[in-house]
Amino acid sequence: MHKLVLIRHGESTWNLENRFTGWTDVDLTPTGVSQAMSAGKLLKAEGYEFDIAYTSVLKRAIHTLWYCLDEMDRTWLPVQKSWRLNERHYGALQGLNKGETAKQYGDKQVLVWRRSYDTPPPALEATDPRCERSDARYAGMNPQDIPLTECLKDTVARVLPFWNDTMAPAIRSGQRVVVAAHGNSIRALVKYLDNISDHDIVELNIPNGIPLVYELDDDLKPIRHYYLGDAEAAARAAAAVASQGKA
Ligand SMILES: O=C(O)[C@@H](CO)OP(=O)(O)O
Repeated sequence: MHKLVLIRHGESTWNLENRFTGWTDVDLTPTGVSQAMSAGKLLKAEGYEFDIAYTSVLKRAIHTLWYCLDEMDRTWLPVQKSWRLNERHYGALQGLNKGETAKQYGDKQVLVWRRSYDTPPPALEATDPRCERSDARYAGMNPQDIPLTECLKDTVARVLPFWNDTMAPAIRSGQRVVVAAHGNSIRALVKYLDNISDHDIVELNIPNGIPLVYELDDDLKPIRHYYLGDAEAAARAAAAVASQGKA
């Protein structure tokens, strides 16, 4: 049996301001830092050990991993960063307030933009100053592959090669893996692992900074999954994420 630990980053400044974030590189708030430290304390108390860590190229996830590993005295662990673990690109919504957007377009439309499987938010123009195509961290990529918006289906399509080529082989070889990523890149992975339908994935929300443990069999099929710590607190935190897009 293998154990895979997934952690959504701690609260970010734009989570606090309730803004659509996507690929915008905002940092953790003091609450986010303490959530990341609590995740590390919990993992340490429960005896978790890791051989490798994966994260995105966005600082809210990178810093979550740092604080978490620091609590475990494991900052020396190898860390691999990939844009494929980035948050789902939020297109032209990046920077807008979620509640105000719901007031303008309605809760139903915002739910479609936030949680539907195959309807992307309106795209950014490539000339928009918010567009990431000239960002140095993506210099190695074909600019056309840098999204201008993404639905969850698009996110699944770019997360899966990282799972298949990097994470799954590491887990199969016996490495103990921790991932610090984002609400929707984790939803993409969970959709694939648990084979959740396009319809049911709408209901899935991932809380900040709480380790989500997947127990996997030898074929990497999930046996069960659970949040570490207080399950009811995790459920309440997930419900709070769901309501962020309401007017
Ligand atoms: O804004 C975002 O990028 C994500 C995660 O914070 O938000 P949502 O939960 O609305 O998909």
